[in-house]
Amino acid sequence: MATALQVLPCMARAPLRPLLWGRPGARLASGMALAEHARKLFESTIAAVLPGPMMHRALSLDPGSGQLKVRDRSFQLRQNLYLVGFGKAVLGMAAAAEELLGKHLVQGVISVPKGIRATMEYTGKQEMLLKSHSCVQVFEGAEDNLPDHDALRAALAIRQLAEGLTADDLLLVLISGGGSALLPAPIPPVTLEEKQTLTKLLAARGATIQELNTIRKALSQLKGGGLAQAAYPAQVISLILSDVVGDPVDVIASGPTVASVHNVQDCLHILNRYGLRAALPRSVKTVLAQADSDPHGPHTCGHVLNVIIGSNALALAEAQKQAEALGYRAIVLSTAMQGNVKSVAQFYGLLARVAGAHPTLPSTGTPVEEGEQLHELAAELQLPDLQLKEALKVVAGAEGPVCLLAGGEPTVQLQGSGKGGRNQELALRVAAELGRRPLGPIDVLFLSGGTDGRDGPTEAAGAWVMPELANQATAEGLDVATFLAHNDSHTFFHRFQGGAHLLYTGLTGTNVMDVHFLFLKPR
Ligand SMILES: Nc1ncnc2c1ncn2[C@@H]1O[C@H](COP(=O)(O)OP(=O)(O)OP(=O)(O)O)[C@@H](O)[C@H]1O
Ligand SMILES: O=C(O)[C@H](O)CO
Repeated sequence: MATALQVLPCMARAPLRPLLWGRPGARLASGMALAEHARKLFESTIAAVLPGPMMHRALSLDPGSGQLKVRDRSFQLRQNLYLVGFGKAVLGMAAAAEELLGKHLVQGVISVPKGIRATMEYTGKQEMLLKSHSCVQVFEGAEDNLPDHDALRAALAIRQLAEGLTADDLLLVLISGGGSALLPAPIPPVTLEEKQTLTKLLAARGATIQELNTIRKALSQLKGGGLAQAAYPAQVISLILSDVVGDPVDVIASGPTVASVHNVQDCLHILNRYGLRAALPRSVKTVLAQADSDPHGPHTCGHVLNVIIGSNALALAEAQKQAEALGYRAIVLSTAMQGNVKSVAQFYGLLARVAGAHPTLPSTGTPVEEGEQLHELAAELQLPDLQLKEALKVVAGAEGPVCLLAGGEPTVQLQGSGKGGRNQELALRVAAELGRRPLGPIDVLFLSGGTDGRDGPTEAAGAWVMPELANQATAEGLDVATFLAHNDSHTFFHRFQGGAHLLYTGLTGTNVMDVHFLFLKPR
C-alpha cells in the first residue's frame, strides 16, 4: 500500500508515456513474460559461446596437405600433434579438436572439473565428449574451483607430456577459465594445501584475479610461462577461451604459455595489501626469495602462439541479437563490469531508476540528481568500455521495451559464512536497490548469471530479480539485508518463492565470465 502511494506523484509527473498500471494480474503476466525472456536470453547467450563453434572458427585443417591453419599462421601436421588442456570449457574444446585433427593426434592429457563428463552425458551433449577410445586422458578435479590432489595429478601428467616433446612436435594447449585451479603444481617446498589456503584467503579478501594470479604464477611450476618452458623446443599453439576482462593472455588461467613479467616486489605488495605478508608460511617465503634468480624469462616463449578464440564480448554480441529478435531495443553497456559488488549493484539500481524516470526528467529535480549520481558512480567504477550515454539515449528513444546487456566479474568481499556466489549476491543487492524507492512507470527485471553454470560453490548459475522482491520477501518472513550481511544469497533464493528466481543450467561446458541483463519495459 505504501509503495503504491509513493508511486503516485511520479506517475503524475510522467506525461510523455501512456501510463497503464494495469490490474495486479496484468502486471504479473507482464513480469512472467520478462522472466521467460530473461531465461531464454541467458540460455541462448551460453549456446553462442559453447566450445565447439569457437574451435571451428579458430582452426582449419587441409586434409590433403595436413596444413593446420590457426588464424593467419600455418603448421605442418604429420602425426606429431599432442594436446593438453585445463579449464572449465576444455572438455568440449578437446572434443572439437579431436574431431577436427584426430588422425594427427598422438596423445593428450586434460584437466577438467569434477563431474563434467557425467553432466554432459546426462544432458545428452555428445559433442562435448571425447570418443570412447580417445588418446586423450581425462582427469577430473578441483571440486568447487579449488586445487586438489586430483588436479595436482593432472598437472604432473601434463608436465610429463610436455617435457617429453621434441623440436618436431606441435603441442596444442587448450586453456579456459578455471584453469588455475585445475593446473596446480606448486614449486617445492610449497605444498598444495599451503597454496590452496593462500589463494582462498586472497580471494575472500577481495583480491582481483590479476593479483591472485600474480601470486599463483610466482608459486607454480607451470603457470606464468612454465608450461611453455617445459614443452620447449616443441612449437606451442595455445587456444584460449577468455574469462577475464580485457582478455589478457598472461592472466587467464595464470598464463601457462605466457612469460611472467612480475617480480617478487609485485608479489609482496599484493600480500601486504591483503594483510597476508606477516603470516606467510616459510615455504612461500623461500620460493619467493628464489623467484628473481630463477624467472620463467621472456625468452622462453618465442615458440608459442597464443590465440583468444572466445570471450564475453562474443557472448554479449549474440545476446544483443537474440534480445532484438525477442522485440527489445538492445545495447551492450560494458564487457568489463568489475569492482565491488555493492557499487555494481548501486550502479544498476540507479540506472533502472534513471531509465524509469526518464519521461519525468524535464519537470523534476530528483531524477536529475540520480542521473548525476549514476555518472559519478560510473566514473568511480572505471569501466573502460562503458556505453552509458548511448544506453540512456536508447532508453530515451525507445518506443517499447529495452534490454541493457553487460558482462564481467564483480568482486565480493566475503564477510559472512553463508552460501552464495557473485551473481546471486549481485542480483539480491540489485533487488534491494530497486526496492528502496518506487521506480517510474516501467517493469524492471535484472538477471545475473555465470556462463559456466556454477555461481561460487553453489549448484545455481545465478538469479533474477524484480523491484517487488524485497517486499515479497518480507511477507515470506525473509529479510534481504540479513541474508546479504552473511553473504547468504543462495540460501535466500533457495527459500524465496520456492527457489523460483534461481537460474539452473548445470555445468554448461563453457566459461566467459558473467552476464548481466537489465530489462526495462514501459507499462
Ligand atoms: N557466500 C558467497 N557469497 C558471494 N560470493 C561468494 C560466496 N562464496 C564464494 N563467493 C565468490 O565466488 C567466487 C568464486 O566463484 P566461482 O567458483 O564461480 O569462480 P570463478 O571466479 O567463476 O572461477 P573462474 O574464474 O576460475 O572460472 C569468488 O569470487 C568468491 O568471492
Ligand atoms: O583460472 C583462472 O585463473 C581464472 O578463471 C581466470 O582465468
